[in-house]
Amino acid sequence: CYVVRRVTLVPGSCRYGGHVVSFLGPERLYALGLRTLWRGTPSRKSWSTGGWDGGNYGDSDEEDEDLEELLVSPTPALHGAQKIFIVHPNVKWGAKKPHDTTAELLVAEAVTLVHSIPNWIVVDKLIMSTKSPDQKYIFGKGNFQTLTEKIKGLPQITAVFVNVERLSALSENELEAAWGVKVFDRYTVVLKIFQYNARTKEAKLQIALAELPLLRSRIRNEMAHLDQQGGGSRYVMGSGETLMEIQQRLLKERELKLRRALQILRMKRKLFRTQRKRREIPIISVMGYTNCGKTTLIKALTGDASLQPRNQLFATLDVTAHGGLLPCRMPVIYVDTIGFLSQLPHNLIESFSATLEDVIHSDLFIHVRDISHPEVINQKKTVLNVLSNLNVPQKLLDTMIEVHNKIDLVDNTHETKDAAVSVSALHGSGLEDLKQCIETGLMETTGRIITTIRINLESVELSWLYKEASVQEVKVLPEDGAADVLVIITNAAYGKYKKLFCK
Ligand SMILES: Nc1nc2c(ncn2[C@@H]2O[C@H](COP(=O)(O)OP(=O)(O)OP(=O)(O)O)[C@@H](O)[C@H]2O)c(=O)[nH]1
Ligand SMILES: [Mg+2]
Repeated sequence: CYVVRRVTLVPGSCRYGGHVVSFLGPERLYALGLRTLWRGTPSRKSWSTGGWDGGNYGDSDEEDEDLEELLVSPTPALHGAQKIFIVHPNVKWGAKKPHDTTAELLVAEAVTLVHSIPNWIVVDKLIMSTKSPDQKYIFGKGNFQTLTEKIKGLPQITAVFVNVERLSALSENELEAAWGVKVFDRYTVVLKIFQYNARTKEAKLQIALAELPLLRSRIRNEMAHLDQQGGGSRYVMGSGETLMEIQQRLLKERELKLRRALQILRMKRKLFRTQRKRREIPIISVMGYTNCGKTTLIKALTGDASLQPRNQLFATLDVTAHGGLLPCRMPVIYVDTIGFLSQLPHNLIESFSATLEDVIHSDLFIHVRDISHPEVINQKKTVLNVLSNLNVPQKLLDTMIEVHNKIDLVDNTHETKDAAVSVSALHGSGLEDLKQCIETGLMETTGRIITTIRINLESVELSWLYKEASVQEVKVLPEDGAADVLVIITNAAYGKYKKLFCK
């Protein structure tokens, strides 16, 4: 319980207005910014830096401490092993019926999501029909009863994962009360995966931001519960605020701090972007559904051993940059990005859109598809949908290169109407074709050409070309006092060259 003015805070449940109130624990209060009220110091964590921005938010110790404080999660930890029962509410008719997929495939994805968290296992799964998944108990009376009996008959389970995008706080509460175990929705599970996999400060801050809606609904729920007992709307010891108002204010303050911290990182990224642009190294963003092989492909294209592909959803959360060379020896930067997921809760996408902002400034997109996946068509739709919501320039979409990955897992007769390059990133096949395709695409999107220019060695042409273009090769022709120079040059610079030297 927390007494809120010049007070000592005692964690756990407390008596408030004559009622026992369970409330945010000390570390949660601390994370909400009540440092002055809670006099404990949380242990220092070390951050992993690096990544796309490579920069530090906290240049001063004070900023670093603020950041640490912000990143302590106020939600109760879901650490440790979980034995999960998955129930998939299957809508068979009406507007809520999902198209182009099946309940079985959606359950398979839910299983993969659970297995992406260490020590979480699926004990059993069930597809259960419902007409309106928005109702409090998700299912009609009869089905709900059958489901409850099934869950109660599995005493080993520690949680139920209801495979819907988001459960209302009320539903979550009622279901937990009925089943006597924790209840998760897709949002909670995906957030948990994100929390496990985030490495950089930015990703951690974004996850903290994505966690706020969960906290808000939980607090609303706790207060509604308290109100029923006549306590939630009382003023807290002369503070002029009710408990609900205090918690909402703290959450608002937390949100502002998180947004500010992210804004600072964003500004740093902008600076890096400008520097990169000045150096004119083309940027290629590699996008695609989660687990399609983006990281594996970049590793194969660049030989960057630091990249660690994993058979897991959302293994990559941080936008990272990796240098590579094209066949014409032009250096390029490949950007590895967070994967997409169907029905990825909107808030989660929103909080990651800042990272994806960089992607919009790329010179070329590669869309990687796992061609062996049963949901390959829907996955493409999801990716294109998310990209269109990100306001990606049409030019990038029009010039996007589609890569069919994991061809080693499909039979040789694999045929497609899509204009695509087929590769196996894991086994290294098709990579040369892909590099060639990237090179052609980049020349087009960046307005460059590769050409051989015959120059007079006595003039300043060669030094001019070294300054204004990327010289790849110089073949001297001694008898003519000339040389053939292979260059990659922008159309604008080539025009200038002709004006200066080809009279
Ligand atoms: N058989 C086969 N497996 C592949 C291929 N490419 C990637 N994989 C495997 O697919 C899994 C996912 O690969 P990642 O490169 O981590 O996929 P990702 O798209 O970066 O995944 P997220 O970052 O989680 O979105 C790993 O187990 C890879 O070994 C391929 O061409 N063939
Ligand atoms: Mg990855």
